[in-house]
Amino acid sequence: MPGSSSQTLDVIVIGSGIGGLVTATQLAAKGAQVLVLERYLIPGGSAGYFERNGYRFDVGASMIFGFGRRGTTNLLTRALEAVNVRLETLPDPVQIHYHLPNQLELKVHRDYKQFINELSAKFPHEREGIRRFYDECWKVFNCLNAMELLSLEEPRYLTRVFFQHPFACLGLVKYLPQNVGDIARQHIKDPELLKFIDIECYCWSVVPAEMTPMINAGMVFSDRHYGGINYPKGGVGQIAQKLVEGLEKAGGHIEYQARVTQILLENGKAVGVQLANGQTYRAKRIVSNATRWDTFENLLPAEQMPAREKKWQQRYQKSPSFLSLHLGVKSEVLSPKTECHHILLEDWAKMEEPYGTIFVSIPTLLDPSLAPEGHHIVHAFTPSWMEDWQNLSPTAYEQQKEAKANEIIHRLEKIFPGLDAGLDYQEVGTPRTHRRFLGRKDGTYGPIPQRKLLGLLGMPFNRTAISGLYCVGDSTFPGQGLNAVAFSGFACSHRIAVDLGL
Ligand SMILES: NC(=O)c1ccc[n+]([C@@H]2O[C@H](COP(=O)([O-])OP(=O)(O)OC[C@H]3O[C@@H](n4cnc5c(N)ncnc54)[C@H](O)[C@@H]3O)[C@@H](O)[C@H]2O)c1
Ligand SMILES: CC(C)=CCC/C(C)=C/C=C/C(C)=C/C=C/C(C)=C/C=C/C=C(C)/C=C/C=C(C)/C=C/C=C(\C)CCC=C(C)C
Repeated sequence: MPGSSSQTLDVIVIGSGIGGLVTATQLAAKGAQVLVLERYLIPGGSAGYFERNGYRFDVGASMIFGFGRRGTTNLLTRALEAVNVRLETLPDPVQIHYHLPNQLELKVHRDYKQFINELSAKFPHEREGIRRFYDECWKVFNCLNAMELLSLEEPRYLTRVFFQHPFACLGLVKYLPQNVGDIARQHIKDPELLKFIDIECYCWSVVPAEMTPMINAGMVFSDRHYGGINYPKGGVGQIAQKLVEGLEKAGGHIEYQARVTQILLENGKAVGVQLANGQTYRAKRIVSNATRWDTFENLLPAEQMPAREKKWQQRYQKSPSFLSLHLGVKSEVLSPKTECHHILLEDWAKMEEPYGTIFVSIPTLLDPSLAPEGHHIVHAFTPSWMEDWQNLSPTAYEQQKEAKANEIIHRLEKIFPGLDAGLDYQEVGTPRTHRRFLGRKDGTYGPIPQRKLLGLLGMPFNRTAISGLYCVGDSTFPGQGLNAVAFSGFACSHRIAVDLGL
């Protein structure tokens, strides 16, 4: 073994995704000795970036919730402030411009009334139902936004919030087992409008309304109008960079190119980790920001998987990964009035199919500094499964990338005429790319229910069946999304702080 540290730290965090970094910064701010181990060269995971030919591309996340200035649900703002760092953000006036079947064109304006009016104008016979459905989402959001958001595994906190906000707590208890589809159908009858609610859910949960937890929809469908969608100046990668700056200011440490290969157990308790280079570290608590599949199948012996994890795997499966086109294009291709985020779907029946729905993000409309002068970044991505990209020769893999990219560009020509002719740079990522650079099994975007479940009730919190081992990130409550994993970071650090008596 080339080296091993004899010192026992308070906490080791495996991975520097936003979930891991929020856990680490919160604990460092409370005085814990924290070490983050990141396998890649920079922090951020899915919220990372890369630079090519004068372009700074976001790896994944681009539509950012959690940067509001008021309430309690602005968890990214709060996470940065907790370690005395700040990030300038740029407000996005439209969350999504939808280009849907049957020429249904719709914009989700930051202004709630404007959005409701635009949607009601398309479905005038459902005006009342639209209002009632989205108002019900606000009820969930208002409950969450009234209280301090910490670990639901901490009984004293639960008692305290219950006495401080009894009605908000009871409201959340009511919605925790519910899914969006059931509630939408209580208010809305028009099948096409119900399809629209499906894609409203699908575009962040990767499942239709029927399987999307109502708590998460309450957050997404309301916060986009309350705190708004705000883009970090300098790119999404800045969030992780700033959190690392704050971590180090608070006395914590991060090591890059430090790939954990094993979580070390003694008498069934997690006591440390081993890196690919043989180095070992010990700590009182270990936190994994890797996905649950990576944690319990690769970092721990798969054959000894705790029964609770096996059960979880029967309820949740890996969502597909993405095929990502990172494009540099000449500015003339886009009119200055173009919105930053678009969704293109030509046939409702194909919404959930691989390559069916195309997501587009053009961050340079908000922050032109991310591309060379006179150019824009167009990040187009669409769900894709690992199976499509395995067992190919290097040539066949490249050819398939090229062919798929051409199909996507051809479809995008409908909303951005001249895109192909205006291309200046193109880089294509596949599920294999996501697996390799993010260390996520099959490049998955996160867990999705195998079948209709009871809302969020089946999502595990941060403690695991293994003593001393915690999980954080999108395979814990409440799931995918930067603001969601920031919540899981707050909750995880709170539970650990109580366990360590900090
Ligand atoms: N808002 C958007 O537009 C958007 C788009 C795509 C993804 N997302 C979401 O962003 C969220 C990111 O969350 P997250 O914190 O759960 O995870 P993450 O995958 O972003 O971060 C995990 C980190 O752990 C590192 N890691 C993994 N295994 C390791 C090992 N063995 N040793 C050391 N390091 C290791 C990875 O390199 C990565 O940096 C996800 O929920 C994702 O779904 C959002
Ligand atoms: C005491 C008693 C009795 C009781 C109690 C109860 C309670 C307190 C409860 C509580 C609960 C809680 C706290 C909860 C929480 C929750 C949360 C925080 C949630 C959150 C969520 C969020 C989310 C979901 C988000 C998401 C987002 C996303 C995912 C996004 C994505 C995006 C994308 C992908 C993009 C695309 C598009 C384009 C580009 C166009």
